[in-house]
Amino acid sequence: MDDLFADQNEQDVKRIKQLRDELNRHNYNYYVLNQPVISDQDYDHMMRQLQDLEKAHPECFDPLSPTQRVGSDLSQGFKQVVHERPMQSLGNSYSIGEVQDFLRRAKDGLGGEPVQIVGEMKYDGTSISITYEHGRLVRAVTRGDGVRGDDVTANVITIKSVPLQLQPGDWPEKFEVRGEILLPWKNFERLNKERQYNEEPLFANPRNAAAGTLKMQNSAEVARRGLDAYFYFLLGDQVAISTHVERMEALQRWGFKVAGHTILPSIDSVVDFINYWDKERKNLPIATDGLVFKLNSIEQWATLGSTAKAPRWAIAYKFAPERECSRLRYISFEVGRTGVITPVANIDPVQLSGTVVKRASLHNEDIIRQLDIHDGDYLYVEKGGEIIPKIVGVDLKRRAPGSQPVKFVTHCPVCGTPLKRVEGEAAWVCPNKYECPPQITGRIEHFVGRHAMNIDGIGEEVAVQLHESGLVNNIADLYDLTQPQLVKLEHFQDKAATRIMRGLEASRQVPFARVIFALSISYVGETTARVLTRNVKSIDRLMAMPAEQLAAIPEIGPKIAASIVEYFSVPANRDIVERLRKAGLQMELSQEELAGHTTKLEGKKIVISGVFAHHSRDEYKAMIEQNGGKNVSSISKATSFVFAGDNMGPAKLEKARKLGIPIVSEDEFLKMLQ
Ligand SMILES: NC(=O)c1ccc[n+]([C@@H]2O[C@H](COP(=O)([O-])OP(=O)(O)OC[C@H]3O[C@@H](n4cnc5c(N)ncnc54)[C@H](O)[C@@H]3O)[C@@H](O)[C@H]2O)c1
Ligand SMILES: [Zn+2]
Repeated sequence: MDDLFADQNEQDVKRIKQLRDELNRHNYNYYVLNQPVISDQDYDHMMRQLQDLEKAHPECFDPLSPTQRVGSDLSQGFKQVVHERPMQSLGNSYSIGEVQDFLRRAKDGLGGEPVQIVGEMKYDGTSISITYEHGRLVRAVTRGDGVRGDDVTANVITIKSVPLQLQPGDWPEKFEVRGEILLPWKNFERLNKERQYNEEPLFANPRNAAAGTLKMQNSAEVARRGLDAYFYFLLGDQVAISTHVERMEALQRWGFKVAGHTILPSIDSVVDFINYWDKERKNLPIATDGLVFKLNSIEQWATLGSTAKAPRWAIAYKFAPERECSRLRYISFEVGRTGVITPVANIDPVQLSGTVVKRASLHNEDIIRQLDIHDGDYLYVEKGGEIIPKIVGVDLKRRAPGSQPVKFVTHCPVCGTPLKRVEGEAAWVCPNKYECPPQITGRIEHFVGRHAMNIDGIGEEVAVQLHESGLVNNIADLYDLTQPQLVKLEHFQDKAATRIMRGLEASRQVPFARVIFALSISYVGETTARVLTRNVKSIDRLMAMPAEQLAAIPEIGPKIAASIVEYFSVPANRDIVERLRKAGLQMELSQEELAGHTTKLEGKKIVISGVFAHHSRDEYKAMIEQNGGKNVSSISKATSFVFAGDNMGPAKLEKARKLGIPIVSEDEFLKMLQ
C-alpha cells in the first residue's frame, strides 16, 4: 500500500514539473510572441490541474511557478520601468457558483461586513498602466512581469482615445490609470486580411493582435492599425475618492473611456447581468472574454489585499466559448496557388455566434490524425477567437461502430497527380505546378492582386472563367486579351471588360519589385521581392544568378535562393518572363529608383531632431527628400512624424507627445526605407 502512495506521489511531482514547463512555454508564445499554439480553454484547464496538484503537494511550492506569477510580456528593445504598484492578473470563475464562493470568501475576510458588487466588461486586449502628472500623460507601461513593464509611451500616444491632456477638472497632481488596449473587430479583420495577403502569420485573436501591435518599433505603423483603449482602475496616493464607481465616473469626466460599471445589489442581479452580456457582448465593436466583478469600496480592497497573483476583492467570470456538435458529411480537399492541399470538414449546418457554420478548415493531415476523426463522426466545432470556426474534438459516444479513420487523398483531387509531402512540413502538395487548374488560376489571382499588379476586375470567378474559356493559361496570356474576346464571355459586360483592359494598361507602370512579387515564385513575398530588386536591379541579372550568389544577399537564405533558381530553370517560366517583357512590364529598377529616388515617404512631413549614429543629420535630410518626404522645422498638427536621434530636446518631445505625433527612432527610420 505504501508503495502505491509513493508511486502516486512521484507521478504527481513529475506532472507538476511537466505542467510548469508547459505553461511557461505557452506563456512565452502568448505574451511575448503573441502567437499562442493552444486555445485559452486548454491553457486554463492545464492551469487548474497545476493549481489542484500544488494544493495537494504543498511541499512542491515554488514562488516561480506559473500559478504564482502573471505571465511576462517583457520584450527586447524597450526601456523597462518598475511599477509603483504591482500589476496583477485576476482570479477566474466559470459559473455563478464560483462567483458566490468568491463573495463568501470576501465577506468572511471582512468579518461579515456588507459588500457592494460592481459588474464590468472584461475586455480582451492587453493591459496598460498610464501615469498622468499635472493633467498630462507622462508614461505608458505594459504589465510586463507584474513588477516591471515595458515603456511603450511612443506607441500609446498614437491611440486617439487615450487623452494626452485631461479635460479641466478636479484631478490630482499625479495618478495612475489602468485599462485595456484593444484592436476593434473591424481593424483586426482588416489587419489579418492584409497579413493573409502578404502570407504573414495571422493573429489568433484581437488580443494577440493588440499586444503585438503595442510592441512594435514603428509608431507610424501602430497609429495606422487603429488601437483603442478602455480604462477600469484609477489609482494613486493623492486620489481621495472612496468607491470604484465614483472613480470611474471621475475618469469619464476627465476624458477617458471607461468599462461600463453597474452596481449589482443582489446575487440575482449578478445572474441577470451575466445572462444579459453573454448575448449582448456579441454586438460590441470590440472583443470581450467575460465580465469582472469588483467590490465597490476601496477601503475593503485594502483590507482584503491580494494573493501573489490576483486581488481578493475582484474576480473574472469567463464566458464559455460557443461550441456545437455536428455530423461530418465529408472532407473536401482544396488546392491552393502553391499546390498545398488543405482538408476542410463539411458538416451539417449549425448556428454558432450568430452565423451558420458549414465548413471548417482542418489545416493538414497531422491535425486530422491528432483529432482521430472517423468517417461520419460527430465533431465539436467552436468559434476560435470568435471568427474562424474550428474543429476541436470528436464525440466518441456517437461514433458508429466499425467506422474507419478518414483517409487523406493520395492524388490531387483536381488534376489527379500523386501528391508529395514536403520534407519537414505537415503539408501535402500537388507537384503538377504548371498544369493543375487551381494552381494556374491561383497564380492569376495573385498576379492581379492589389499588392502585385493591381489589376481590377479579375476575382476568383473571373480567373476561373478566363482559364476555362482557354483564353488565359498563364499570367503572360493576360496581356494578349482583347476587349472583344472579353465581351464574348458569358455574363461579361462592356464596363467590366473596359476595367480589365485599363488595369492591364496601367500595370505596365508597376515598379519592378512588385512584378517580381507578382510572378508567384515560392517563398518570395513582398519584402523579399523588394530586397531582391534592390540588390539585383534587373530581371536579367536575377535569372543569371547562381544559388550561392543569391543566398549571399542579406535576408535571402538558401531556401529562397533555391526556389528562385528552380523557377527560372523551367523553360515555360522563362517564356512567360520574355512575353511579359514584350508586353512592356518593368523588368528593372527605373532610373529614379537607381538614383535612390522612391516614394516611400511621399506626402510625409518630417521633423528631424537630435544626433544620430549611422548618418549625419544632413545626410538624413537628403534621404528624406530622395524618398519623397518633406523636411519641416517645427512640430505642428500636420507633422507626420518626428525622426528622433539621441538627445532630442525635451520641449520638442513634449510637444510631439501633446499633439500625438509619432516618434520614429533611427533604426525604425532605416527600416522604413528598406
Ligand atoms: N492560449 C495560451 O497559450 C495562453 C497562454 C497564456 C495565457 N492565456 C490566457 O490568458 C489568461 C491569463 O491572462 P491574464 O493573466 O492577463 O488574465 P486574464 O486576461 O484572464 O485577466 C486579467 C486581465 O484582465 C484584464 N481586464 C479586462 N477588463 C478588465 C476590467 N474591467 N477590470 C480589470 N481587469 C480587466 C486586465 O488586463 C487584467 O490583466 C489565461 O486565463 C488564458 O486564458 C492563454
Ligand atoms: Zn493538381
